[in-house]
Amino acid sequence: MIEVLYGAGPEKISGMSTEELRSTFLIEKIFPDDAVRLVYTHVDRMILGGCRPVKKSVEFGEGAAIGTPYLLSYREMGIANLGGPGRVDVDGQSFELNNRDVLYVGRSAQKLKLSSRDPENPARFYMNSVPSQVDYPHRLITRAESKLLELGAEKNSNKRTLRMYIHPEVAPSALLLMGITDLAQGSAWNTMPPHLHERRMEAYVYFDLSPEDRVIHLMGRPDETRHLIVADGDAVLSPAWSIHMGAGTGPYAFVWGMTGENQEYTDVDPVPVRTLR
Ligand SMILES: O=C(O)C(=O)C[C@H](O)C(=O)CO
Ligand SMILES: [Zn+2]
Repeated sequence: MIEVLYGAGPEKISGMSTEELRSTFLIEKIFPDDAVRLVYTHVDRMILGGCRPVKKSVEFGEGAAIGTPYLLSYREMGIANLGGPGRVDVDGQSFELNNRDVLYVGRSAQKLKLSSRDPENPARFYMNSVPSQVDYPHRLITRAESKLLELGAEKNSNKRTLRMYIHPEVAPSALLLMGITDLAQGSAWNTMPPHLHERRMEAYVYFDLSPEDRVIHLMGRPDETRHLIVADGDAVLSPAWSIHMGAGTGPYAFVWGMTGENQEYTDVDPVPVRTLR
C-alpha cells in the first residue's frame, strides 16, 4: 500500500485554501507505530517514508505498488534514525543506527527490516528514496562521519548546525542528498536567508519538537509566499520553484533530502529577504 501525492505548479497555490495547500505539500504524522508509511510523490518521484517500530520489527521492500519487483529494484534510499537506538537489516546485512545516524541503501536491495533496541525508547526511521541507475554499496554514515557546517548567527536568531550525510564528499549516491540540521538553543529560523534551487526539489521532516510547539514553514514563489503550520513528525514537500524555510515556536531539528539534475549543494539562487512578499 502506497499513498500518492501529485504536487502542483506555482500558479496553483494562489487560489488554494489552507486544506488544499496542506494536502498537496504536507504529509502529517509520517511515523506510524509498527508499520511503514510510504508516500510516492510526483515531485521528482521522491518517496518519503516513516516508521516507529515499538512492539515488533517491521519488514518492507515489495515493489508491486510502483511496478517493479522490489521497491528498490531501480531506486536508492536514505534511512535516518531520529529516535532511540535501532537496527536496519538489508538482505541479511545488519546495520546498527543510533540517533542521527543515516543508512544509505543502494539500488537492488530487496528485503528491509526495521527494529528498535528498546521498546521504551523506540527508533524513529525516516526514509527518502529516489530513482537510481547506479549501484553503490549500502553504507552506514554515523553522525560523527557526517560533514558539519556551522551556519547563521545568534543575533539573527538563525544559528544552526547542518550535517551532510548522503553527499559526494561524505558518502556517494546516484542523485540523493540527505542531511540533518539542528537549531542552536534560542535560535528559531532555518534556511534563513532563503534560496531557490531550480535544478533540485527538496523535502523536510521536522522532528524533536515538543507536542505544544509548531514550525511556521514558509513556501511558494519568493514574491507570493504561503505558510504551513507544521508539527513534530510532519514532512513538507518543496518543489524546485518554492522557497523552503521556517521558524519554530520552540526547539526543533529537521532532515532535508534533495534530488534532481545535480548534487551541487551550492547550486542555489539566494533570495534577499527584502524581496519576499
Ligand atoms: O538550515 C539550513 O540552511 C538548511 O538546512 C538548508 C537545507 O539544507 C537546504 O535548503 C538545502 O538546499
Ligand atoms: Zn534548499
